This record gives sequence, structure tokens and C-alpha cells, in this order.
Amino acid sequence: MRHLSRCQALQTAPQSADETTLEQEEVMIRRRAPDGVPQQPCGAMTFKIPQTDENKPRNILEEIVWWKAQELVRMKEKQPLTRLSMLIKSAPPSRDFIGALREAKERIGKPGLIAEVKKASPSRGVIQPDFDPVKIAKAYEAGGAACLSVLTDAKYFQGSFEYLAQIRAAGVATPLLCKEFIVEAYQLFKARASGADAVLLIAAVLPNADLAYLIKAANKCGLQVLVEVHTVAELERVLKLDMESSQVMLGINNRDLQTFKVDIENNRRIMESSAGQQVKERGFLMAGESGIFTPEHVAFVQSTGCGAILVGESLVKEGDPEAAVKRLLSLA
Ligand SMILES: O=P(O)(O)OC[C@@H](O)[C@@H](O)c1c[nH]c2ccccc12
Repeated sequence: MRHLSRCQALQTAPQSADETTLEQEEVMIRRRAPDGVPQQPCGAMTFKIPQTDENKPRNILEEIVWWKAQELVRMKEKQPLTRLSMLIKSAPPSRDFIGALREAKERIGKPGLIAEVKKASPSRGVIQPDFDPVKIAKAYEAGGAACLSVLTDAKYFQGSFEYLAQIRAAGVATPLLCKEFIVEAYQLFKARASGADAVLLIAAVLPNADLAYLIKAANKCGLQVLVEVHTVAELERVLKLDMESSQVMLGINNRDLQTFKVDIENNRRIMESSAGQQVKERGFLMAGESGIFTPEHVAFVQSTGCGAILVGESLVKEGDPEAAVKRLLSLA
């Protein structure tokens, strides 16, 4: 509740503190009440959405985030938080996601691979029509992926929390990232209860106050965090957070989630900036994400200073994902 109120405050009532104003400018995604009513009393706060743009999402990321608000209302009805926290209490311990990536890098001298179990995406449509998440996960593992990422968003990526649970239940030992558009703590509990070891938090969606709160909450329930940025400004903002004592790694998404354009050069731009320098100095593990198709791309991303890569399409579209992993990492 706390972070929701804060978020609404950012949308509607800019405060005088410089920091708040700055964050408000940098988080492009607006948040909306679940029923989409432009103005809705909510305790002491008031939800407000500008009327000038006909109350329509401005881009796909905003559309997804608005949809999440509605989806979450139904999810909580079906499975209340109290039920999830009970499930978590008896869940097996989570695995060391960041440690597995670092270890793989040491072992093979290539960035630790997070291979993504992804059926479809809004930009590509269906990527793998013959989609068996457990089979794909096992093939990735056999091929040498250090970790897996599992898309759980149903509407836009045809993913599912069930896939996470099935992959975990099938005995896959590599740590799992829950690839979800997280906007509140309920989703962390859902991820952990479904067998995730780590979650994604997207800086384009979440102001620093939300990131700080969700990182703490995630770590507390046994989940490590990948904080994803797309621009130097986002990375500069994220680096203002005190993350030294948290279980956090960072990622550069080379796909702009507002336009879906992929530009792998983005990786170099960000890592060469002074914020990128700071990432190295502070010792954060950085993942290069999206648009990685060839061993040359892997070498390029590694040369910018990334110790991990997140790869979906180029692996999942192959009939033999195990061979695809080996090829990408030149292990075959
Ligand atoms: O399929 P690709 O281009 O290899 O990309 C994988 C992954 O980086 C991408 O799926 C992704 C990165 N960040 C996200 C946030 C939400 C949804 C998806 C993503």
C-alpha cells in the first residue's frame, strides 16, 4: 500500500523536493487505477489521469502496466496474499541466481547466460508455436545456460506463472528469473510461490522509491533482483539507490520497451558512460539483454563490460534449443 500511495503522489501531486520532481520526469510510464476511472477517491489520496490524451496509454509499456492493475485485482481475488505467504513458508529454499551467473562466467570465460522461455511477444507475435516450456527449459540447462528466465505475463507474452512452477517441479536446477511487469509486492509473493529465485524490476516503470521498497521486499522473501534500465538517465537514477547490501544485479535492455526497437549499440553507450563506469567500480554484475543472436553479439556485449546476457528469441525459435545454446556460447 505504501509504495502505491507514493506512486500516485508522483503522478498527481508533485512535491517541492527536487528529487521527487526529477524522478517524476524520468519515469515515463504513468500508473492508473485498476478500473481506469480518471478520478477516483482512494483514502487520503486521489487518483488523477490527465484528460488531454483521451485517457489512452501512450505506448505498449504503459498499456501493459495499466493492464497489470486490472489483472492484479482478479489475481488477488483468486489467490489472496495470505494464501501466497503460507505457500512461501513451506517452499523449498531459493537458489543463488547472481552467483550462478558469476560462476558460469568464471568457468567458461563468457558472460553467464540467462536463457529465456518465451512463447511470444508483442513485437514478434508467436516466436515458437510448438511451445513446451519444460522441454525448452531442460534443453537450455543441458546446453549450458547458467540461469533461465520465464515469461509469466499471459496477455502480451503468452506466458504463465504455471510455467515457472512446472519448470521448477520438473527438477530443473538452474535458478529461475520471473519475467513479469512488477508493480507491487503481491507479484513478488506470487513469483516466489511459483518457484522463482529472482525477479525483474523495470526502471522505466518504477520510480526509485518503489524500486527501493520492492528490492527490500523481494530480498526478504528470498528473491534476488535484476533491475533493468534502457537509458543512461535511468542507470544514473538507479545508481542513487543504496544497493550495496542487497542481492541485486543490473541489466541493460537493448530493446526500447516503449517502441520495441532493438539497438545493441545501446549496450556500449551505457557502459561507456560515467554511470557505466560506476557500475564496474561498485562491482555490480551487469547483463546485456535483447537482440543477441550470434557469438559475435555475445563477444560485443562482453567487450562492453557485461558479465551476463539475457537471450530469448534467437534460442527459443530453434527446433533444438540445446544446440542453439551451445552454438551461441561457442561450446559445441
Ligand atoms: O528475445 P530477445 O530479443 O533475446 O530478448 C530477451 C529479453 O531481453 C526480453 O524478452 C526482455 C527484456 N526485458 C524485458 C521486459 C519485459 C519483457 C521482456 C523483456
